[in-house]
Amino acid sequence: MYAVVPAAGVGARMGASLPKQYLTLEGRTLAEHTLQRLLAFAPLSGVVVAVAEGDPWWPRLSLNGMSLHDHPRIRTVTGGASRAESVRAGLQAVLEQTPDAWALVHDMARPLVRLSDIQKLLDGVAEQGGILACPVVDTIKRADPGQCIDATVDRNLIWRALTPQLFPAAALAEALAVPDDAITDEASAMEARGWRPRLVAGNADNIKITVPEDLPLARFYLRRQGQEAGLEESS
Ligand SMILES: Nc1ccn([C@@H]2O[C@H](COP(=O)(O)OP(=O)(O)OP(=O)(O)O)[C@@H](O)[C@H]2O)c(=O)n1
Ligand SMILES: C[C@](O)(CO)[C@H](O)COP(=O)(O)O
Repeated sequence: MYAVVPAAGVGARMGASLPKQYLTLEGRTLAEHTLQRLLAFAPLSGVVVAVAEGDPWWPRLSLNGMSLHDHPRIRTVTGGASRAESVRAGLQAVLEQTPDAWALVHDMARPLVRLSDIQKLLDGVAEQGGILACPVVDTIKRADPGQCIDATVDRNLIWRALTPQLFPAAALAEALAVPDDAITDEASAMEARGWRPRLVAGNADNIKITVPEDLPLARFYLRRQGQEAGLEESS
């Protein structure tokens, strides 16, 4: 199994002077946080990162003094104009090495993913693949075109998709080959081909850093995870 990490976005909604994956959180870029966690997940054979053409920040990143760009377990590919194209570029690199591999696709913009949640995903999926997700806790409304309430949706059947999302790399590459703006994650591409991926409950602190107010929230969650780890070690 290989991790495929889309990291070729520009972070427009963040409105920063550089792509959000290169913003720092507690002294380390989001990308370094994300990759430190993935590299620590033992079941992975390797990590493929899709970065933007000519990305000047990626070559500067390092973990424990080792360049990520030259890391022995990381392969870099050039991403595309959409997340799906970036993921597909990563999948092609995986398939060149291992045609029957499974791909664990994880957003570089989700630096707080817990290894225990990734293990839960592996333990929870079957042949149809699956995703980490969070059940929603608010009442869910569907809007009409005039932004009035059209219906209240049964929230017991509604989940927020997170990443990682885990699928056979070959089937996923084929599913992503058809450009479709409605495809915003890997599961939706597989669903469009009749797959019924499993939903595996993940921790709500696995947030996608998207808008400016996500950064202080991420800082809070990162510190809380550190406190939890400290408690586990001392117990
Ligand atoms: N062409 C793209 C677009 C997005 N991504 C990656 O997909 C992940 C999730 O996408 P998103 O949060 O939308 O990131 P951006 O596209 O950078 O954000 P925005 O939509 O605000 O520009 C991010 O790690 C991003 O780098 C990618 O690899 N290639
Ligand atoms: C894949 C994802 O993170 C699941 O919630 C989400 O669909 C990515 O959306 P984005 O617009 O590319 O951030």
